[in-house]
Amino acid sequence: MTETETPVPIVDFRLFLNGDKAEKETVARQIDEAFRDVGFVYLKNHGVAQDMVEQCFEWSKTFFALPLPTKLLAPHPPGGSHHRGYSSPGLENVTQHTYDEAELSTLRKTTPDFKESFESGNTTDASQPNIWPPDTALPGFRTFMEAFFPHCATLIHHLLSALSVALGVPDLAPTHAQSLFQLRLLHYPPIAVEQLREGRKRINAHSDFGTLTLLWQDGVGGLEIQDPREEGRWREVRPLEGGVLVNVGDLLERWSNGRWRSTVHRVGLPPAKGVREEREGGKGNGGEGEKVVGDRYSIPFFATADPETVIEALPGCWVEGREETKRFEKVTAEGYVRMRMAALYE
Ligand SMILES: O=C(O)CCC(=O)C(=O)O
Ligand SMILES: [Fe+2]
Repeated sequence: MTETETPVPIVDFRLFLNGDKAEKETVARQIDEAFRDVGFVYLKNHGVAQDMVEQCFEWSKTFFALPLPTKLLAPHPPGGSHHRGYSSPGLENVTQHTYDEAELSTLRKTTPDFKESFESGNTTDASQPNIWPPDTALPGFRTFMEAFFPHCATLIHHLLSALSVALGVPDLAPTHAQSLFQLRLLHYPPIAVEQLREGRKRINAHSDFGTLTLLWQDGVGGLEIQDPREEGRWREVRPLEGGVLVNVGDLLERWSNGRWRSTVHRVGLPPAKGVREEREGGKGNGGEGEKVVGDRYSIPFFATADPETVIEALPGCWVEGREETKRFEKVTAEGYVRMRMAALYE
């Protein structure tokens, strides 16, 4: 697939990082357009060293390859309010705006996500302290994750500055000054193609609930986004070597009064090259000769505004003086995120 065929526009961020005022404005406008149109953008030359990204994937592979009892030395606490540590397959189940307990419980049993994850956050985040495996279990893992985090946080701050330029509002980066963000390592184990064909997903359809998400992906593919113009149609988003995918979350959709879209996405069957024939005994739960989709690794980095930030239509996103043009109720960043997280875990 050539660059122009992807449903997600590709923007060269170098001109925002190093350009003059006019060049910054051009990049800001391109991101604004992408967010208005599909809610996703691919950035090239985003300023995060490729070497760091590659190392992060290596650490992720090494971590998930550990025996389960070792991974469970850093267990994700029960409930959705402390989102740190290791979640084994099936523990987290993503849903889209379902809050009823009985319904959630049924969904967890009938449509589990096929993934395991490890979450860490800012070392300064007192409300959600990090949960690391003992250093002896995986020496260097914690040090690396703590070092990678600020690289991603810096890119988030630059993106917020670009969005402020697009709207002509004061810099939004200070609203995220505490960087209470979340770095997530995700591993989708091999799975039989048949299971994904039957409608199961590696991660179910959802929108992200913070402001911005960076998504680093390996080359396997399988990410799909809902077509903004054709409800019910899914569009494949192929990985872009050296690029980072950025998407709008619900909080930013609310903040922009719907100008920027928080697009629903999911991970399913990748294009044919990610599928292989299992010869001996089928890791994907089926038998010999079944078609299996190999491992997939991705690294989302979720940003949200500082907890007390009041999220209501930004200037330029509503008709000044006409309150009725505001589409969403005022919320605090913290209030909204807590409500969404509580639905993730039993
Ligand atoms: O693995 C992916 O590519 C997507 C992950 C995702 O959407 C999420 O964790 O919110
Ligand atoms: Fe997501």
